[in-house]
Amino acid sequence: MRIGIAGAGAFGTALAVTLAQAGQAVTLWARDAEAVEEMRRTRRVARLPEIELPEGIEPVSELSSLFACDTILMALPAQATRVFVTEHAGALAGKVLVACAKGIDLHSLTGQTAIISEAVPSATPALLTGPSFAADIARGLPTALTLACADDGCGAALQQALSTPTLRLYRSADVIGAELGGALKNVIAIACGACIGAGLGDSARAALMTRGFAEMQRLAASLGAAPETLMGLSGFGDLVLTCSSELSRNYRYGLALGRGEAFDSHMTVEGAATARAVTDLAAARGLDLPISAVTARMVAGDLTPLQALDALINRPLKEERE
Ligand SMILES: NC(=O)C1=CN([C@@H]2O[C@H](COP(=O)(O)OP(=O)(O)OC[C@H]3O[C@@H](n4cnc5c(N)ncnc54)[C@H](OP(=O)(O)O)[C@@H]3O)[C@@H](O)[C@H]2O)C=CC1
Ligand SMILES: O=C(CO)COP(=O)(O)O
Repeated sequence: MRIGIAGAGAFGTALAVTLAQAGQAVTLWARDAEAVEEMRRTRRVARLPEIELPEGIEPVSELSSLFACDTILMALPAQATRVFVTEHAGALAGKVLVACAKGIDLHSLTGQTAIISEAVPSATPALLTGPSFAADIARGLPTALTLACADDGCGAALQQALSTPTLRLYRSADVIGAELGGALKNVIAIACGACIGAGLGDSARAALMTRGFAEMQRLAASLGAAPETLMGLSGFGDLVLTCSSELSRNYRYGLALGRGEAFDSHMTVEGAATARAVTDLAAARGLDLPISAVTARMVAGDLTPLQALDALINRPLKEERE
């Protein structure tokens, strides 16, 4: 298996580092030729400045080098995946394409693997997701993730090839469930950040995480996910991590919303677009997802965190299981 990674941001680089340290040769592609030249020279990347790139990583800016790999990890932001796989569908034909981004595509309202399958029908799509900060993986801290693939043989081969001494992969055939868990938890993490930023307290955050998880389960079930997948690393596990750590960009973006502060617009905050996508999906499916709905409105600037709280806490009383 010859492994290429598309995207030398924080996550693509972290995956390259752990794989290279485990003895894999990795081709790490970035679109910016100057940045790649700098990476070759310094063996550092801007988004993980404290990490030195091991020898086994070859930074490249030529797409031909990436396309020479038979297995490609797609570590671009979720909203960039569709354009990339569509533009390069010919070169990607027949390859194993592992989606690493966590988000619902705004254009199609589908997850990352559906985008891949539509653009490149001959590719085998898979997904790598779950609770992990890029910096933790790159530093060799212990991490457990989900490798989801509908093709059992390919899933087992990827699980073997992408596991390292510090990165333990669990296998799943429920690709839809795994990708929805990873995408939807980002929306709830923004809500939790806003809650803490606005001074509403840890009890309110626990309520948001729990009722937010109920929303994740509701939407995932309606889209065909297995309920137990949401209980695993890719759902519950990643929700806990992202809603409780300031290492999360989604959470920090929420904190900034809650405090009424500006946030770096160049930062990848997947939950912002996915909140909109979730609102559209909920409307199309007649689902009630109030936390996601108010989060989308906060992101759009239509609602302050206190107005969002007001909208949530004054809803008609109901049974918890509903
Ligand atoms: N960081 C983390 O801890 C984790 C991230 N993820 C997921 O991984 C995905 C990527 O996140 P992350 O690596 O952190 O993001 P970063 O912002 O660190 O990096 C994104 C990378 O994608 C490149 N990129 C952006 N748009 C395009 C495009 N249109 N074509 C080609 N390259 C592009 C950027 O290049 P340029 O520098 O030129 O703009 C950059 O190298 C997200 O979906 C995230 O949720 C998953 C688990 C952990
Ligand atoms: O997905 C992540 C943790 O599993 C990274 O979270 P952020 O994108 O919010 O930084």
